Amino acid sequence: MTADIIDGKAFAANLRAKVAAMVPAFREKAGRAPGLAVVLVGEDPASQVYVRNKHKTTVEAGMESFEHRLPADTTQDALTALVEQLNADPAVDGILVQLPLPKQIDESAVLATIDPDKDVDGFHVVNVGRLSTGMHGYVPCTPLGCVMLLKDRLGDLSGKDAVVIGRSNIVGKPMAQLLLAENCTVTVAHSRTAHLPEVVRRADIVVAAVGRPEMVKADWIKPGATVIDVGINRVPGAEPGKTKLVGDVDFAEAVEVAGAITPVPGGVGPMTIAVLLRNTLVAAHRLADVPYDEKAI
Ligand SMILES: NC(=O)C1=CN([C@@H]2O[C@H](COP(=O)(O)OP(=O)(O)OC[C@H]3O[C@@H](n4cnc5c(N)ncnc54)[C@H](OP(=O)(O)O)[C@@H]3O)[C@@H](O)[C@H]2O)C=CC1
Ligand SMILES: Nc1nc(=O)c2c([nH]1)NC[C@@H]1CN(c3ccc(C(=O)N[C@@H](CCC(=O)O)C(=O)O)cc3)C=[N+]21
Ligand SMILES: [Mg+2]
Repeated sequence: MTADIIDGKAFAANLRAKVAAMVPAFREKAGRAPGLAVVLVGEDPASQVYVRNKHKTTVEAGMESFEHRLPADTTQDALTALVEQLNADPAVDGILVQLPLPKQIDESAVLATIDPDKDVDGFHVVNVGRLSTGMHGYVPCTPLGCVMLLKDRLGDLSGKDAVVIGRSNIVGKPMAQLLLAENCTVTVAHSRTAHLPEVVRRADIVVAAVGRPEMVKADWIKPGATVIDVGINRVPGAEPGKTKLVGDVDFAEAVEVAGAITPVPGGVGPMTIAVLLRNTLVAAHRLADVPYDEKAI
């Protein structure tokens, strides 16, 4: 049996088209476009690629994009001052501070400065608390994108056994909360988990968010399971000097066992950016007091 490939790229393109289709009505009612501010500190090449992609897709969706590039030696105070300026700017509905930040900066202090109502990444403790208590807030883009793909594939997730590998604040933990909210039975595995392959083999749904290239092997996967690979790892390619992207799952192996699987690239990555635009659209409606139908997207 060969798994179905879940086309995150196509799903994300559809999502972005839906967002774009809702922008003109918002503009009409609010008298302005939704606005997303992205802050990048330092010159990490991978981060620069993401930020460029975000800018391009934001503009394509008819939204305003504000890019702020700061040098790697930016101080905590300077970054905090910029975030406060964006909090106060009525043209800005969403604020994303690209992570990771340079060592001299306290990440959680910066995230705490972002107005929770503009926190389209869903990283502020207020939004983390809202997610874990079932209140309306902003949900981190990558896990929300994963749940959208899972529901599209499986329909109701109720009662499924889900194993999330990874417990970071930005992927693993919010992923577990979302699956719990969908009535899955959730196990969160991490670097201290004993007998990881056996734990993963129980799962109807496997979400790999580890940051270790091709770690999850075919014999860890229950035949027919749905596998969501969040990992983005750049590794040496076939030709010398070239690199390629691989996930946290050994795709070539796992595709022979899983029922469905996301590829890397073209799986979860494009969903993250599409959900970011969706969250920005929602934030714009809330901040401008324009009613938004939560079932729309
Ligand atoms: N597609 C997308 O849009 C995005 C992709 N990513 C990618 O997802 C991956 C994870 O990102 P992120 O959550 O930020 O990573 P982190 O490094 O913050 O977290 C990794 C998690 O994996 C766990 N882990 C590490 N090694 C092992 C192991 N050998 N066995 C089991 N668990 C292990 C760690 O455990 P412990 O807590 O014990 O240390 C930790 O909880 C990366 O490849 C990243 O590039 C991230 C964000 C968005
Ligand atoms: N505040 C913050 N929010 C984030 O959401 C955030 C962040 N910081 N820091 C970095 C991670 C990573 N991330 C990705 C987004 C898109 C792709 C993506 O589009 N990937 C393409 C490939 C892109 C390529 O070719 O490099 C794909 O998988 O098909 C990947 C990774 C968001 N992150
Ligand atoms: Mg990380």
